[in-house]
Amino acid sequence: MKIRFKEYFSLFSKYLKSQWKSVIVLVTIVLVNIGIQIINPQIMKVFLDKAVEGEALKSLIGVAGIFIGLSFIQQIVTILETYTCQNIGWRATNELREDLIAHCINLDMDFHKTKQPGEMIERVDGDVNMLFEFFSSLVLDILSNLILIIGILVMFIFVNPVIGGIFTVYTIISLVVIRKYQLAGVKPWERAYEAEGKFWGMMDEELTNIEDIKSSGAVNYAIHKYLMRLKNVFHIKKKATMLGFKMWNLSTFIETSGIFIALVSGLYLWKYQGASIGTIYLIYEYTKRINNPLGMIRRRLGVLQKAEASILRVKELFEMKSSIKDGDMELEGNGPLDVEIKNLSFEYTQGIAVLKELSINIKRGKVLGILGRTGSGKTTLVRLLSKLYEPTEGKILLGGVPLNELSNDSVKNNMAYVTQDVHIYTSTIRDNLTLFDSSYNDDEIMSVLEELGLDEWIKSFPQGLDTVLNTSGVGLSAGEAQLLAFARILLKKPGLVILDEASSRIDSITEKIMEKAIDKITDNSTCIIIAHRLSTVKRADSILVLEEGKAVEIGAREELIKDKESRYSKLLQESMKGHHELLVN
Ligand SMILES: Nc1ncnc2c1ncn2[C@@H]1O[C@H](COP(=O)(O)OP(=O)(O)OP(=O)(O)O)[C@@H](O)[C@H]1O
Repeated sequence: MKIRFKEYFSLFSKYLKSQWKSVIVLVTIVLVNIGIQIINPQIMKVFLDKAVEGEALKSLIGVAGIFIGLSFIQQIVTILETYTCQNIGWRATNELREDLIAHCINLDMDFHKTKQPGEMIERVDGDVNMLFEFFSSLVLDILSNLILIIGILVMFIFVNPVIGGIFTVYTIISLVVIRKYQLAGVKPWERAYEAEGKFWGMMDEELTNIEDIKSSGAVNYAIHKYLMRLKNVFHIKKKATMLGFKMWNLSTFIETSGIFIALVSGLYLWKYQGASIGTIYLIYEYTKRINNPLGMIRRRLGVLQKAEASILRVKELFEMKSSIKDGDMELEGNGPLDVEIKNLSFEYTQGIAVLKELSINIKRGKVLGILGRTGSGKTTLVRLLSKLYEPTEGKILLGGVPLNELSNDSVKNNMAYVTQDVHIYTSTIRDNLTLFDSSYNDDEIMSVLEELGLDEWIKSFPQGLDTVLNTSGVGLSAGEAQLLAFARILLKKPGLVILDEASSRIDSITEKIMEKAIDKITDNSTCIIIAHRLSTVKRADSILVLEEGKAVEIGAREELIKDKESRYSKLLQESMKGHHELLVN
């Protein structure tokens, strides 16, 4: 793939725009640095010529003083340059990281399903790290060295137009050859990063499942897979690195040829045109100084080669679009929402229907209990209701508005889904309750906790709401985590709440509090409860029984109880006989 300067420019302008003042400071510093590098050899030339002519020591010391002074200033300027570069680089890459993470989070579940966490880390962090130099110094180094080269060539022409011409041709040939090699290196590095990303993805998967791997005796298989992936990374990286070495050899050859040309031309000028020693020194010094930026450009282009691969991968990631359309309708007002599911079918894999022609209405404020065995499609239905997937057929209306026409934010703000695994953030209890929304004050939070009977629990922590969870050993039991999630809902008061009831047993005190919390939630919102115990659906107004994605029973709970042949009645009868209270899983 041919690299396009447009890509550099768009990344640059986007992430350096906010730092334009620092960029101007940096450019000024760099120009001063270039100026000193061009002027200093001239001072040395004057020094040499004066020395050869036998000038007085005082005057020589004066010239040497200027040379040393300028060299000292150059060191300070270089330090300032490094500092500013680092600052700009960090800010730009942090902004880029932030954008990438936000973009990835908003991508649909199909994307997340196919990407392992390790691979994502490599793409969001690894690739962006590669771009750090690109923002901080890479392009600037390349540009400033090009300016330096042009400056030196102009000086060469002043010294001797013929030699100036020869070195201009030499420089152009060097740059063209270097650029050609650099382009050839982009693809191999791109492949190398991709292989590395996959390798880390696999490592992440294996480490997460280490217990399963050990207990199922799959250690040898895992190690074999690990070695195979590593071998693949090795081969691909070797190829990319070898190409780098070729470039290094080539530039050494170019450098040596430059010195050779300088020495021969110096000799010629000295012998046939009576040039001074100072002038010959100047030619030699400028050749060395032209080789320095050429070498620097070569090295920087080597890094750019890697950065280009990362730029392409970052761009590719940004170009991935979610298949879930972000609608522009908003739900107005608050309070419980009507939910209509019309002829809904869904396939994760084409041809394999997981939900089949499901239709159900839940009137605002009512409670639907869903019963169904493992794999019957309960979670899938919730995912569709949460707009995480697009239905294959049929539609869902929330508050009378088709879900695909609603904005993702509106869906997020009007719905809450409590799974069995409540995610606790490494932050204060307050942040965990408000989900970092600072518009809630502590009184509101405390009154919700009181409602839930959790005020005593909070008071047991010396730091109360400021207690940091999950660090310094403070954690939560599964029951407490569920209660925390319920408190989140009572604070937010969304129009639709989906509760995936915890299937694990909880102690009777927690269960009582939980029952109370669920009652409060069902008072405030339309509710869908995925039940694992029959007792939970006692509060449901209607019941849906799912079997292999099909609604095998839908009806008002009271009606289903009356109908002794209904599945729900039968389950109740069995539970009364003490057969099972726990329904599924
Ligand atoms: N991401 C996915 N990709 C492909 N198939 C999936 C995916 N998630 C679930 N399935 C399949 O869809 C079917 C329904 O799964 P779903 O998780 O909705 O069932 P469930 O009733 O919630 O089960 P459980 O009670 O165990 O959570 C199952 O056959 C499952 O294998």
